[in-house]
Amino acid sequence: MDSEADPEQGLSSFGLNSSQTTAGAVNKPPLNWGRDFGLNGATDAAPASKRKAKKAKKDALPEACTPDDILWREINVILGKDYVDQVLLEGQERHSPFKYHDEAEFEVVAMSSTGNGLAKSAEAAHPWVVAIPFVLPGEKVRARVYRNDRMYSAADLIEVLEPNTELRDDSGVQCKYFTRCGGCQYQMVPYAKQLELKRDVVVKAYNNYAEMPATAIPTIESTMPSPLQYNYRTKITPHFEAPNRHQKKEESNYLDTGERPEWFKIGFNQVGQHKVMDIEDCPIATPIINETLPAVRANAIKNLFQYKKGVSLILRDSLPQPDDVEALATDVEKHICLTDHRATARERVGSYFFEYPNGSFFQNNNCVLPSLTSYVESRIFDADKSGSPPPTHLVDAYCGAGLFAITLAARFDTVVGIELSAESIRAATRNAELNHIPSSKIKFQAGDATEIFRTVKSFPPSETVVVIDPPRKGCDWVFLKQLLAFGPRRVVYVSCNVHTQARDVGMMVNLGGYVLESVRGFDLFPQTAHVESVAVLRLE
Ligand SMILES: C[S@@+](CC[C@H](N)C(=O)[O-])C[C@H]1O[C@@H](n2cnc3c(N)ncnc32)[C@H](O)[C@@H]1O
Repeated sequence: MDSEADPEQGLSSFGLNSSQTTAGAVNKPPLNWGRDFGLNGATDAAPASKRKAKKAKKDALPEACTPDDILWREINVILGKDYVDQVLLEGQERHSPFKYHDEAEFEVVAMSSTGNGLAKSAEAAHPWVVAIPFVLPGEKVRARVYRNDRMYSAADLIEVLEPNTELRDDSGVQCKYFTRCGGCQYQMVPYAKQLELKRDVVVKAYNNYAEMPATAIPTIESTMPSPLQYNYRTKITPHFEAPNRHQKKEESNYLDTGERPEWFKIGFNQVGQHKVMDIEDCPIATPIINETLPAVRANAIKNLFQYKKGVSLILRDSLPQPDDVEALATDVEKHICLTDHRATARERVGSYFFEYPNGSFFQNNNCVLPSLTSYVESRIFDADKSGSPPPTHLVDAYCGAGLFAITLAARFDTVVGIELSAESIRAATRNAELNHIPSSKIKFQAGDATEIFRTVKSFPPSETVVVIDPPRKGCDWVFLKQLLAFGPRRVVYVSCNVHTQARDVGMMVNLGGYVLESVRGFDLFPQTAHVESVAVLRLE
């Protein structure tokens, strides 16, 4: 179905409509497949001087799927392809109508995928985009420009002059640092609307990055909500900078006082800056994390003059050390907070237990994981209308501590998982034991995901499902090429970056003969602009 003809496929109520985002309507910079995937190995000759190199870097369009590129494509949609092409031809793309610290009134016309409002400069003769945080489409706002870039300026919000009352409810804001801390973007948006905003991000990502016919993109499903919208986050990593040479000289003023110099901040980055702000409480983190944070901060303050480098602390919500697994099962409400990177974290997902090293990867929103894993299961088994017998073999690529392999193992005869981190693989193997899955059925292997295709040579592709959950950069070409050569019956692609997911899915559809059955966003991070996405493909 053409996305222009499908109102469902459009960007609901947040500015960009479907006709503006039809695949191919934007002048896309090339996706840089050669560079990303080493296809042609050719690179531009090294510029003769540093100055030239700097200019070349500034002139080059952003690399595909980077935050700059995502915004660039959104700017193209707002300003129009022909106009942007003309400005690029004239070399006027950095000719901003604004000077540093200019203040002006703006009308917000759309949302960016990173949660900023995007306004179009009111000066009709000089169309230009202004990105402003904490504002919503339809709002009239006052903002101050602090940076000019290619065809857009970044601005700080000064005041919302005319709020969009359908989208904004400031009474929902729970954090006193909201609009200063860079962590959350959407606390002022009622939750149902946050889910719609996130669906729009998925729609835009597929329109802008999948490079496949609009008719091959199914209607993007509504975003799966998180059962908790605050107090859900099971890991936070507040950080701080070590004192500099001048600050070190103040040490004697603070010895044994327990006081903190004004310049020593422990927390998260300020909006749009690489500057840490002090955070003593984070309402999206779980209660045990917030109970533990003051002691962790006090300890860092006590030792602050001993740090030579910046430090990233870790606070992880965990189940307590089990004497035995049965006891743990009856005492699941008691939580502890781990602050040592080497400690073993434990959590329960539905009826499964997982252990993993505190410093390694595990999903950060425990309460939504049962919906995520059962959704993946239902898309593998219930959505298959082919009438053929259910699949028997499962490959969990980028498996971490075994989340998908273990929660799906009961439905398969043979399961393998692969993961780069050896410590996560040790945890996955232990998790299989913990959940009574026989080692004859499930195996985990440490290594690059591409290596799994040697292991699964004996798997029947028509009976095999591959789950992939790569890091933000997505799959590399070597992996995709081997996946397509293997040709599993179904692929479930779970991703924390819907843009690289859309790019990879487009490759699988265009080159591998896969049909994209469904795409659904999952809200693992309420109050933020982030969305996870699950795409399901079947081989025709
Ligand atoms: C988004 S996490 C997903 C983990 C797991 N599926 C889960 O949900 O808990 C991505 C994982 O991919 C692993 N990884 C990164 N690059 C890899 C590669 N080239 N081959 C295999 N695993 C990789 C990371 O260590 C990380 O554990």
